[in-house]
Amino acid sequence: MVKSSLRVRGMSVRFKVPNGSVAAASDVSLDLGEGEVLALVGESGCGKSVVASGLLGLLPGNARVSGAAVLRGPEGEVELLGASQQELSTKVRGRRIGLVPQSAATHLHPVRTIRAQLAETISELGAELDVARAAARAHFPADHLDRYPHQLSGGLAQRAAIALALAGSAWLVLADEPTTGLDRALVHEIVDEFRRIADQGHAVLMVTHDLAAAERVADRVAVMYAGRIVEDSPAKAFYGGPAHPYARGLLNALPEREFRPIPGVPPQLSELPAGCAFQPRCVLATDLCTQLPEPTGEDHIVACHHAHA
Ligand SMILES: Nc1ncnc2c1ncn2[C@@H]1O[C@H](COP(=O)(O)OP(=O)(O)OP(=O)(O)O)[C@@H](O)[C@H]1O
Ligand code: NI
Repeated sequence: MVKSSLRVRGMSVRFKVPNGSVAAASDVSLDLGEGEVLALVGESGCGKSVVASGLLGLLPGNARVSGAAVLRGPEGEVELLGASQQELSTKVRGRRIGLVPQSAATHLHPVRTIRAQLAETISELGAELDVARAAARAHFPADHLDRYPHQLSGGLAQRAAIALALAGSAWLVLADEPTTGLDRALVHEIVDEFRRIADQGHAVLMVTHDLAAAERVADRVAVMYAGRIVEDSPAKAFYGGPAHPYARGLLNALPEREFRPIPGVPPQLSELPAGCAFQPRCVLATDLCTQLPEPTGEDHIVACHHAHA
């Protein structure tokens, strides 16, 4: 049996705008295998959602995507970035990659019951499972299936969205900020659900601001800054002490750590400096940093001239 995997290499996204272009993602490389949860973290606007949407072919018309993202599995191999909308909609979205959208509750249909929405998605995908099983996959309680979204708690609405994302038995789950606005207990409940799904052999790419939630669930953490992955490491290594000064800054900004924000703001993606984009905010910066640092390492990848060994 072919193992499932996602291998993203050199993915870049440029948005054409009236006065030039926005470098929303640059040379992004990521790997996901069976059983893995990867957390993609970084400050607002760094390009996390653009990467996730780009993998699904859901970017607006002014986006230019380059690079490769190969999804492998028993169903065959598909290069997502070059695939046609037709192929993505008939073979990939919902079937091989399920999307759990940000603020799931607002993506549920407001005047249809969860049962009706699951039934419709299952029939659209031609999936061979019944509503009860689809609900059970996301631990959505069967006795709530006839409720409308507004009758559900935030946690159950999120579970309904996860059930919809999994209805087509997608191997890869893309979750964009799945826990934003939920209280701690619910955050734990939802990320534990992702853990459980991954443990069944699926893979989860979770875009998040919530480093504490990511610590609970992620096997790996990829840190993005100004459109680039600056560090990609096993979660243990990241939380034990990241190598990249930006990643260290992110972690130290947490209330339960030093509660010290990184001074300064990220650069405009329409006018990125040459070299390391973090350089203007970095205490370790030297002349060397005017040259772009190459990502180096195998299992623990860092792009910094002054990375901690
Ligand atoms: N259609 C578009 N045209 C031009 N620029 C865009 C477009 N969509 C997104 N961008 C820019 O791309 C950059 C990356 O956006 P993205 O939404 O991926 O950030 P993010 O890391 O997900 O942030 P957040 O954590 O706030 O969700 C932003 O600077 C944004 O302004
Ligand atoms: Ni986002």
